Amino acid sequence: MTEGPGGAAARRAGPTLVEVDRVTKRFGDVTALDDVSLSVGPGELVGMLGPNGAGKSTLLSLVSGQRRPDAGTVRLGGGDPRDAASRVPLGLTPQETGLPPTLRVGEVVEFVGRHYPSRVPTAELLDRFGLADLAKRQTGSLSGGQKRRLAVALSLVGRPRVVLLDEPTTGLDVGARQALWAAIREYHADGGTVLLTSHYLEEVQELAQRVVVIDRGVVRADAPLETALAQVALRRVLVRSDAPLDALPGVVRAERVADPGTAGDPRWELYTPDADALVRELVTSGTPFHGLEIRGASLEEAFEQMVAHDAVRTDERSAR
Ligand SMILES: Nc1ncnc2c1ncn2[C@@H]1O[C@H](COP(=O)(O)OP(=O)(O)OP(=O)(O)O)[C@@H](O)[C@H]1O
Repeated sequence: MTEGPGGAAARRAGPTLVEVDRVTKRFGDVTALDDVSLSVGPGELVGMLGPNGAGKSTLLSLVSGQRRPDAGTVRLGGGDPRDAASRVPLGLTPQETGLPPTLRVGEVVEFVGRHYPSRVPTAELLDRFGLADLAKRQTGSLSGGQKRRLAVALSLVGRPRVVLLDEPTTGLDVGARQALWAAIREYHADGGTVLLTSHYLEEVQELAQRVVVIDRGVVRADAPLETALAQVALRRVLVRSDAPLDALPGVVRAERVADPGTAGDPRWELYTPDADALVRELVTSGTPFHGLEIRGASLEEAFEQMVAHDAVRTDERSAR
């Protein structure tokens, strides 16, 4: 993806921590990732969205060295993530974590923590994740939400420079989710780098500074959160006309949708913050048009559109 002067490269303060370059990964006939590129720099908090089966977990498994790409390269802190040494600064919470059921919560944290050269003390970590009261409980007796909180806590025990969180708050109630968000924010505020996936749009909106949308193995969008949200705040005006509607005042983006096989005027999708003003402009300017429709774009809708077709594409260019 092309990055402009105000783009991701400018946002990043240093060398990239995660570098995925033109990566393809297949499982038999399934192309899970198709020529995907993504860079994450130090201190970024990136939220990855996409429907089931989009390729998000596969991407994380390549970054964490669990899988090898069929084509392209993956770098973690400049090294090959399949080398154990490259993974020392990495924390990971996979979608599913198997915790040894007879070990106590505190013991699991101790056990994992001792693998790292520098670690967060067990009591401090448990406190940060609201697990202090459960330190002596066997993990097999924890609720699903408590296990999830422990799984995310374990990703941070080794003071990682970068942490990959695959759907960190799935199955958590509102209170537990907010507590986890607070812990992620705290880690990030201390300089940590986060790449997380989620099916909760509000989670990405709460946490992320940058949004990446993946669908069917392809990156459909990669934009600062404000850009994605600005798009969401826009209204979509659909209209047929052979006039150049992209020049109308108030139109921030226009797609002239090719309608092969359909005779008549081309269809326009016009994006504007004020649909009423745009319709008034259409009428008073005497522009010939027909088939007018106005659609609001909720956050859900905006991301559905992004994954539905390439035409609605948020990238660094639309931020300018
Ligand atoms: N080990 C595997 N063997 C075969 N196919 C796989 C394997 N792992 C993933 N896939 C396929 O690759 C595609 C991408 O899967 P992936 O788990 O990366 O999606 P995802 O975006 O994480 O989905 P979800 O949101 O449901 O977790 C899917 O079609 C999936 O079935």
